[in-house]
Amino acid sequence: MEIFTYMESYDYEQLVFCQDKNSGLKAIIAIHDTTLGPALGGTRMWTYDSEADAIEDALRLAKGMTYKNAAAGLNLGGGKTVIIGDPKKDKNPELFRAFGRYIQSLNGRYITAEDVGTTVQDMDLIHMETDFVTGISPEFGSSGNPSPVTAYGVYKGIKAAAMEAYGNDSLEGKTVAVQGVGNVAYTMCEYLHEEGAKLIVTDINKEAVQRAVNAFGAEAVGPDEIYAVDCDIYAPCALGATINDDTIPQLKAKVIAGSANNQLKSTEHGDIIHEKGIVYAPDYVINSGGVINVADELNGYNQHRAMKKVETIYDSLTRVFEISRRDNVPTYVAADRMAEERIKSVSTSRSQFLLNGHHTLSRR
Ligand SMILES: NC(=O)C1=CN([C@@H]2O[C@H](COP(=O)(O)OP(=O)(O)OC[C@H]3O[C@@H](n4cnc5c(N)ncnc54)[C@H](O)[C@@H]3O)[C@@H](O)[C@H]2O)C=CC1
Ligand SMILES: CC(C)CC(=O)C(=O)O
Repeated sequence: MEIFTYMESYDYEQLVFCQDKNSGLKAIIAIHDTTLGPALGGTRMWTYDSEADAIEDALRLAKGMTYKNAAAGLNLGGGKTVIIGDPKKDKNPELFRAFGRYIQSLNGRYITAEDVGTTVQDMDLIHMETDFVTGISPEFGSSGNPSPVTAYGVYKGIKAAAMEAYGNDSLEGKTVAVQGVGNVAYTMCEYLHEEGAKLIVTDINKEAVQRAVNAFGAEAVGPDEIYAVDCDIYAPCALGATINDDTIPQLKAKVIAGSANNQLKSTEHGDIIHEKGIVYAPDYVINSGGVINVADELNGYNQHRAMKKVETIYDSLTRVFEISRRDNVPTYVAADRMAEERIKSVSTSRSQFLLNGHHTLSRR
């Protein structure tokens, strides 16, 4: 991969490589855009097949955070970290503390939180070295694990998508196929089950599947079978790129709405599902509950205020569907327009009133 060519193509600001031999830390912090404010995005720990895959994942996820934060109305830019390693085997306190020192060295340009493979305990270790971390233990006045709040937002978003597809947002009697029943999806399933939805689940982790079968009477299918099951809603809640050339022809669902980041393998797949009449809830709009929740910490965390804001995901998606219908564009394009308009309006006013990030009067 030509890194600068890639960075230039989507105008990334910064890519930081962090290495610490003692702890085994190998991390990549990608900062996409800080027009709206400091870059906020989680830290993913994953076993990548190659360093190039890890870099690409960090870059793609960071750009997603710029759009997510902008669409959610947050005054925050987009960034993300990937730590190369197996979260079950390669974690140690020194690794997260070393990583915390790297975050501190960025002096607030990047603020982190949880993502796949990292936990509140990991954030607490990072917090020993820096304040630029959210999603730490509630004892510190923090919001804790963002996953249940992300789940609530995704549930609200599924209802908005059902309204668009079926003219009614009740999920009673609807069948939802859930790919990956991890932290977010398990709580999401609780909401869906409570409303009377029927669940079909899969996961590469057999215990996670069994937990959902026991708790919700969910039907279990194999990881490759989930795409073709008879259902109303497909909820991708594992990793990205599951909407692709192989899976689209198999899908029977009229709605795609789930928590995973970067669900479309490429934009072309967003065009294909649009042409097929599938209602797609753009990933970064529907899964913004977690970041809305952790961002609230920056103002002194208030759970009621955060949850009220998370509920607006329903309205944001309704707006995306309206733009999509009005302009006859796929929903991923409509969401991008919404986010880009916000970034553009702020960048224009910034260039008028600020010099090097400071109000001009501060030079007196
Ligand atoms: N945790 C949060 O607050 C947020 C999470 N997300 C995204 O939502 C997704 C899920 O996040 P979490 O629930 O936190 O992660 P998690 O790691 O707890 O859950 C993911 C689940 O997917 C399963 N999985 C992985 N590959 C699979 C495959 N090929 N087929 C079936 N199952 C598979 C894993 O075994 C795991 O149980 C990720 O894409 C994440 O980036 C997005 C916004 C916020
Ligand atoms: C705090 C996290 C949930 C933010 C993030 O990385 C994401 O939304 O993907």
